Amino acid sequence: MNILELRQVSKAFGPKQVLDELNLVVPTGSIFGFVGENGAGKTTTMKLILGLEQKDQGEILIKGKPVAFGDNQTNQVTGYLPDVPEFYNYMTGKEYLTFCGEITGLSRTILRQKVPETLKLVGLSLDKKRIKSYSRGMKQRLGIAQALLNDPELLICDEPTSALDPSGRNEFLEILAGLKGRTTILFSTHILSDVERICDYVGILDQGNLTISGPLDELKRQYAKDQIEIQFSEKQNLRAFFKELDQLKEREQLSDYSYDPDKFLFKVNYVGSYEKLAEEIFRSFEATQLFPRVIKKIDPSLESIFLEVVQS
Ligand SMILES: Nc1ncnc2c1ncn2[C@@H]1O[C@H](COP(=O)(O)OP(=O)(O)OP(=O)(O)O)[C@@H](O)[C@H]1O
Repeated sequence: MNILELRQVSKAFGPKQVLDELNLVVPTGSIFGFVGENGAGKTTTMKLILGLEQKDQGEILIKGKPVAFGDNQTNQVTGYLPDVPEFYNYMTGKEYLTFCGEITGLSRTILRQKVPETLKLVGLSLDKKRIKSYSRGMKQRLGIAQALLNDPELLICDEPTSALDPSGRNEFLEILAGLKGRTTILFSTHILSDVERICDYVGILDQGNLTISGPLDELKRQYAKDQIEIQFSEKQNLRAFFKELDQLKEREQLSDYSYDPDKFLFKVNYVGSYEKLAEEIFRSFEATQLFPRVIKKIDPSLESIFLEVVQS
């Protein structure tokens, strides 16, 4: 079952085609990492899903119901955390959430229970601290509390971690991960390590369309290459080592390799057993008397998929 589907959605701003027949499917219950470089069209997609922007073409369905521009019908099941949430800084967190709840029609009785519960869920206290004295991380947590107030079935977060420092990011990611089972999360970002930490599904937006999309584990198996990095410490005559690698390539133990002359760094892609190839490589160090500063096994990562798919 999919909570959200975009079918052939296109959107241009003047001559700029931002989305070009975009298809996107978000399974119910997933934490979906919506990845793209700056300007790829992530915010535009989210605004279209929320009916805040008008599409040129295509269909957007939330729980099977079409999203219409300017109509908030489907927004009853969504919560939204914009990239830069705005607050009334003179209020306390409790006052702000109560205010948001009231304008969305929640009763005072419900809010008396709901506000402290939601603040607790995101790790904020009920103290008298005004929002103006909140850190960025606290503001982001208040933003997510506001988005969670009406128990959304789909939570949409636009680059929620990009302005946070490492500890703020950690805390925030933990909150998002803790929401699994409570709501589906569509989470846009260009920070791939954040996606690897908490997402089970991922879609990569490039040139107006999803280049790849699916369960993160499956994509890693399908796209990412097994790799060994070998770095020498200084410029030396590596001709003999190149020759060794070419021989290994002929024997099909490695599929290809690249060399970065500025870093004296070889990236060797292979299929099959790491141990077997590593043994051969160690043998070639011995044979050439060229010994590296670093040799390490690189596990398949979202970054390697991203680099392969987007930047190739
Ligand atoms: N209202 C608008 N009018 C004109 N161009 C726009 C408008 N909104 C977005 N764009 C353009 O559309 C493109 C995609 O923008 P969008 O904000 O959706 O990308 P993004 O992936 O969210 O980027 P970022 O990570 O930088 O936020 C950009 O080139 C942007 O300049």
